[in-house]
Amino acid sequence: MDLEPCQAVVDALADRGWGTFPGFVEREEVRELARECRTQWDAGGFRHAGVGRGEVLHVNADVRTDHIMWLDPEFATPAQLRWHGRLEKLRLAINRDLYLGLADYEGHFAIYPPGSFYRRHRDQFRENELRTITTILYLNEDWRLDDGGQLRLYLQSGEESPYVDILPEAGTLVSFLSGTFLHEVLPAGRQRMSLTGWYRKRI
Ligand SMILES: O=C(O)CCC(=O)C(=O)O
Ligand SMILES: [Fe+2]
Repeated sequence: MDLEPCQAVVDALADRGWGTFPGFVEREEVRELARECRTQWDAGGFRHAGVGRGEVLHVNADVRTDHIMWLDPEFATPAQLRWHGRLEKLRLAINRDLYLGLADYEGHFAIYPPGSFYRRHRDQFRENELRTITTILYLNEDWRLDDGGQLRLYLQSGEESPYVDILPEAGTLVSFLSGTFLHEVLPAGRQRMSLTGWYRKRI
């Protein structure tokens, strides 16, 4: 059955709380976002990611060593506007079927230089408890298994939990319930780019 892409994400979230969708965004569109990501990187637009945001930002290199640049809707490029259009469609579809009351979205480009990682964590924490659904779009063409850099998503909460490893291949979307799933980014052998974000509930 050829499900409409947004509906496939909604169904996966409803059935098991997570899903991975290769080819969610077509090649040319992903290429444009990847170009913008690299341009911003070259222009010095990124900074070390912290754990938390704003005043409670702590750069903690034991936990994560990626670099990020927050998207500002006011200065969105045409490619970013298209991406936000898709996210808005998905937000409405999730709200319609799952009654989550998602109110808005915050997102950033992320770059993991070779060797970078993000240790096991959940996306919902003290100052981020409104984060409800995580979405990640990967921007890396021809990612190979031996490049590393997989997103390891733990399916249960215990130490011995089974997990799935997801390759950060261009066009693949991953989505999961932010408060439920522990996950980590394994060190990559090459630069790893993504567009990561969260739908948030109303305060
Ligand atoms: O890039 C990924 O695969 C996951 C990133 C992540 O876990 C985060 O930014 O919270
Ligand atoms: Fe995360």
